[in-house]
Amino acid sequence: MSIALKNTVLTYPDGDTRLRALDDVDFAVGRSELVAVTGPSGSGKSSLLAVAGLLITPDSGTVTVDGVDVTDLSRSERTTVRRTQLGFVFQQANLIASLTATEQLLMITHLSGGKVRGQRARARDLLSSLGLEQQLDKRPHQLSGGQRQRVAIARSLMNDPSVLLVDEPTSALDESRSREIVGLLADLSRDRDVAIVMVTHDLGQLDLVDEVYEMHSGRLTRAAVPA
Ligand SMILES: Nc1ncnc2c1ncn2[C@@H]1O[C@H](COP(=O)(O)OP(=O)(O)OP(=O)(O)O)[C@@H](O)[C@H]1O
Repeated sequence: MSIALKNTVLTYPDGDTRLRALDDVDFAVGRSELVAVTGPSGSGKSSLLAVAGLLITPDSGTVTVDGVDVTDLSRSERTTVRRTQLGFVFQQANLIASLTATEQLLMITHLSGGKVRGQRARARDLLSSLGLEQQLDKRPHQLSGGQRQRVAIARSLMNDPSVLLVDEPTSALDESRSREIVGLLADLSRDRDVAIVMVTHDLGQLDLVDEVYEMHSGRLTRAAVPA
């Protein structure tokens, strides 16, 4: 499995008690799989992504990435796993206004301490493979919402992650663009052998995913994939 949580419990302080944001969660996603996590507001979906993304350490249970237990790594070791094995896509594309699409991707190389020059062709290839060959030198204000989200997805792939953690990628998009983006994620999971975890409220696109999980009060259960 590319990412797995086992018996994971995460609590937050809540007055005199503690709130169980993740209540004994078992969850595993393999290479080439796109998995959706749905559930009401406050049910624990962001907490799940934060634990899977090694941003929060759970109270108990384990997190493994590519079969290696990463639960108790030091802060700097976790940062290395995040940079080299995990990719993140957020609700908003969070692009830098002054940079072109290609430069948004090269920024990742720069931040990872890599040589930007050798990566320019890779950045352009990635953007082109996501249907952005005409937008390589455009800045965010020259792109549509769907194109901006595609740039953000391309950026998340720059370090060739084995796991992509995607938080509400379609919340700012209309129905047809939403479908394109979820379809694109399904293609990426298969073509690039990446495990994708997508938190979503967008129930209309769930027929495109491989597995659906529902979160309720911190408990995660598997649900049927709509036909
Ligand atoms: N830092 C925190 N301190 C205390 N309680 C928190 C904290 N973060 C989240 N919670 C609580 O934990 C529970 C799960 O929150 P979480 O944000 O994971 O849910 P969610 O399903 O992602 O919600 P949404 O769909 O609204 O983003 C909620 O009851 C929330 O109020």
